[in-house]
Amino acid sequence: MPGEPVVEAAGLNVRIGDFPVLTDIDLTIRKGEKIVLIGPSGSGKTSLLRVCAGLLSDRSGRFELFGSVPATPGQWSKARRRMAMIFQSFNLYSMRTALDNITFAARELRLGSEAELNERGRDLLELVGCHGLADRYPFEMSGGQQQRIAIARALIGDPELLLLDEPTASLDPETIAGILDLLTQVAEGRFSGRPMTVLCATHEMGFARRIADRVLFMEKGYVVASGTSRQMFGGGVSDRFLEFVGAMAHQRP
Ligand SMILES: Nc1ncnc2c1ncn2[C@@H]1O[C@H](COP(=O)(O)OP(=O)(O)OP(=O)(O)O)[C@@H](O)[C@H]1O
Repeated sequence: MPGEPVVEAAGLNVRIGDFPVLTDIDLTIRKGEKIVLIGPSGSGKTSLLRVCAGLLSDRSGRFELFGSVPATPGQWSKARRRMAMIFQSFNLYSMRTALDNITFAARELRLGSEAELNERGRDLLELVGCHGLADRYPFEMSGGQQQRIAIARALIGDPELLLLDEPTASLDPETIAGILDLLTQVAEGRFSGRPMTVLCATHEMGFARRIADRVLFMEKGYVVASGTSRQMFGGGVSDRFLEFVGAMAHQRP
């Protein structure tokens, strides 16, 4: 049975200054669903993720998160506690250790006592395969290790919605496979006990096919095609999508 809507957009338009970054977006993401955004650079994938995180506010049309319209800063901060975002550039605090990076925001939000958060942080370090790195600073870790720490940080607040913005775009091909395996386990709910609701922008087509319930193909701020992963990759929905997927495959080793 389909879960309740976590994100609902209908006729959503978003501008940055005078520029329309998203136009007429219709999107429903239900609890436990995984939606993958695919599209060329500048098509609006990051913008759609940023709207969901409350980072772009110049919008019109219908937009609801967790069943209500977030309008005030208080409503946004409540919604943000229920979600986490993972970026391509890791965004770790350079002057904090790995464990501190994982626990810092959760401490600020008082999501648990110091001892509880440290224990959960250490458990997450193990789960993401970074045992022994608790005291390392970001500059002492590889890109892949930093992204694993960022994934642990995202999980510490037990988020209901995970926003992923090209999480492997800064990594080398060998490291990418390990991070995608980890993210697949995260999406399937291996660490949280329930399947995650996920909105993910990626150029990794194998990963997209693996996790996506539905794929949205974006161009120039519009969703130009959408369907289940099988429909989209199987052909018959959008030739332009298949052309883009083919072009991406040629770029990859
Ligand atoms: N701060 C900004 N001011 C003006 N225009 C912006 C700003 N940020 C993004 N844009 C424009 O919005 C459009 C959508 O950008 P967005 O980053 O959402 O695309 P994207 O699909 O995520 O691209 P990429 O794959 O390169 O990350 C682009 O045309 C971009 O130039």
